[in-house]
Amino acid sequence: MFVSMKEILKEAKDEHYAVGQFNMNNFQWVQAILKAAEEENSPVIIASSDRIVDYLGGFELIASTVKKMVAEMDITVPVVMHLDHGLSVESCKKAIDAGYSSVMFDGSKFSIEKNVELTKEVVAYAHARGVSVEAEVGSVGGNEDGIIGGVKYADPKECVRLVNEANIDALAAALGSVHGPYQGEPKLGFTEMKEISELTDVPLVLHGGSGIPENQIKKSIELGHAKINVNTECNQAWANTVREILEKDKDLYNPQSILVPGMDAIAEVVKEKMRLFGSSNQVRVINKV
Ligand SMILES: O=C(O)C[C@@H](O)[C@H](O)C(=O)COP(=O)(O)O
Ligand SMILES: [Zn+2]
Repeated sequence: MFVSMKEILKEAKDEHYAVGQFNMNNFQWVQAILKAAEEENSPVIIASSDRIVDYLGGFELIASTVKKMVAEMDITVPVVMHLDHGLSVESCKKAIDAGYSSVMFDGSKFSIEKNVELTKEVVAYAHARGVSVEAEVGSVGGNEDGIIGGVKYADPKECVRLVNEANIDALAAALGSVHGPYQGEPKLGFTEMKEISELTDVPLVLHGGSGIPENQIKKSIELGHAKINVNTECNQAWANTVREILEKDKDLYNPQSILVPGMDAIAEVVKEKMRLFGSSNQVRVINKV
């Protein structure tokens, strides 16, 4: 039912487009993302970030509910159920056992030796079950109180080690992108990106995909990015829409009147990103039967 990332990212890289990963923040996000993917005829990656898995109800509930939604909504495009920023080997194994078709092990806080060792353990477990694995080198920064911190560029040699020794399916190489809103214009490291792309043969993953100008997104895809993660822009669209509705009518309390426009706002962002990433209309009829 869910597909692994391996095949769809290989095709995306070969055909020079990227597949969007959109993070779920509750099941209405999933409904909006699936609807957008079907309308755009685009493969899609639904992700739950490990840090909010408990808030979402746990691995089993997430995997089984998303699977049911795909069936109920008659979704025909390929859907990957992915664990984003898996915090431990244990989390990755739990997600796989629950039915996720892809996991990210985020060992970027460890030394490269430890990162390789733990990623290998995840890969052995995942590949034996047909599940794809993404891993990270360097560290994607974050925006806290308007200050961007924690950015650490990926070392090309470490990228090669992780790809070759751990046999991963996708590489998140931190190259100046940040999670959350940017302060000013993002400046991605295209020189390093080209070098890493040439040294490794795996699809690259761009974290912190919100707020990056179109030309930098297109250049990142040209240089080997086949997966782009978006969370903040969907959340901002949802929050702005809901806020506006509530401010306009202080007596409104009917949840449907408040939440449906919020879902529509998420779906619009997802569709825009799919067109920008070039994944719209990439699902061939042959894949659908
Ligand atoms: O916020 C999360 O937990 C998910 C993100 O880290 C996701 O992996 C991502 O990279 C999205 O970045 P954003 O669009 O800048 O929120
Ligand atoms: Zn991320």
